[in-house]
Amino acid sequence: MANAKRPGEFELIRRYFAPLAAGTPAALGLGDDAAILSPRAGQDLVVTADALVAGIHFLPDDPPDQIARKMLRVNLSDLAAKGATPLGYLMTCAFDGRVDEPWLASFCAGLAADQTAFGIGLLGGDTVATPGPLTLSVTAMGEVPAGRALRRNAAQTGDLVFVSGTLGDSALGLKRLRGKLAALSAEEGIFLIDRYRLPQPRLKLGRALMEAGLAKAALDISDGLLADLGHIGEQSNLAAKIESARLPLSPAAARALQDDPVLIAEIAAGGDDYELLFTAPSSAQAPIAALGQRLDLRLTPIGRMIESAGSHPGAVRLLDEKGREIALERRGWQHF
Ligand SMILES: Nc1ncnc2c1ncn2[C@@H]1O[C@H](COP(=O)(O)OP(=O)(O)OP(=O)(O)O)[C@@H](O)[C@H]1O
Ligand SMILES: Cc1ncc(C[n+]2csc(CCOP(=O)(O)O)c2C)c(N)n1
Ligand SMILES: [Mg+2]
Ligand SMILES: [Mg+2]
Ligand SMILES: [Mg+2]
Repeated sequence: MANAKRPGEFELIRRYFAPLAAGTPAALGLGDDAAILSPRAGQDLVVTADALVAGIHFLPDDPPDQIARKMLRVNLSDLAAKGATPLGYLMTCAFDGRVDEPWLASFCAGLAADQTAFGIGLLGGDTVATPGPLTLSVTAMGEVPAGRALRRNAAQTGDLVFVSGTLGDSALGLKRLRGKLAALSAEEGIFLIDRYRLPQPRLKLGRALMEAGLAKAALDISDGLLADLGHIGEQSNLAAKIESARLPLSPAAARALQDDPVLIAEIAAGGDDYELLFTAPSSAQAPIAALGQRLDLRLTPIGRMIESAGSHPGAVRLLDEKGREIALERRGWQHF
């Protein structure tokens, strides 16, 4: 679809995307049919893809540079979950009619900033027009020493369940953007919205857990704590129990929850956290605490993996301070 507000397809690629591939020789200057990569000896290639759709994953009026960075970061979060080090990414853009030149300039500035921050380059992709909402997809690649990638399927009975950072900020940030949570201060609102728009992929943590062999199973929380812990349980043939009082909360989330206890649903099942969830034996508790100190990142034990007999693999029970189950309508995000 011709659009006077932006350059034509190939001009756009040459002017906006090719500079983002200048540091990655494998991209062949974005002038060929495919990128050509040579995996390093002794390393496994780790590959992951996630799409983002306006109105589903971000708001159409979110700042374009932050949309770009979120698109990269949700994919880097999956590499972090494997303990991998990012190498580069492919990007598919389906632009809607609202994408004009200032939007593109901001979008590419966001990409450039995070390419530098995470040491990655653009390898290629595809650019199309869509009559529907703006849709973006990234395929990210990383490497990990052969055979060492963290997996979802390695949890063991009795393992402690740890989570990085704080939970629920992002889901509460989206609520704030939608005009809810009006009782929070401006600063608290800004903090939560930033957590929604700009996830922090826990790459250093994933790598350290992989190198030290500290974690049994790991994944990144995207759908919601309960749903994603369920994925570890399903893959490991176990169930889990979580203590709600242990869930790590930012001051803003803690205040929101104090004002309105039903917000426990956003914290335990709202998703978009992009924190790492991992299991480890009790014996690893001290080294994990030391790692948290070294990385200056909260690493909180929130529950345990248990036998699934009596329930089913992937069952996750959220318990209140008296050990009673908190029943929630949803465990996490599902598109349909
Ligand atoms: N269209 C698809 N084709 C092939 N594999 C898919 C497709 N959709 C999902 N998968 C695979 O299903 C598994 C689970 O995908 P899922 O998207 O739930 O994981 P995730 O990316 O970690 O979570 P999230 O998308 O919430 O960030 C992954 O192995 C993923 O590669
Ligand atoms: C505008 C807006 N509405 C709702 C949400 C919540 N949300 C959408 S997809 C998803 C799971 C991860 O996505 P996927 O599984 O597709 O990778 C979550 C938690 C949002 N981020 N933005
Ligand atoms: Mg996915
Ligand atoms: Mg994931
Ligand atoms: Mg993902």
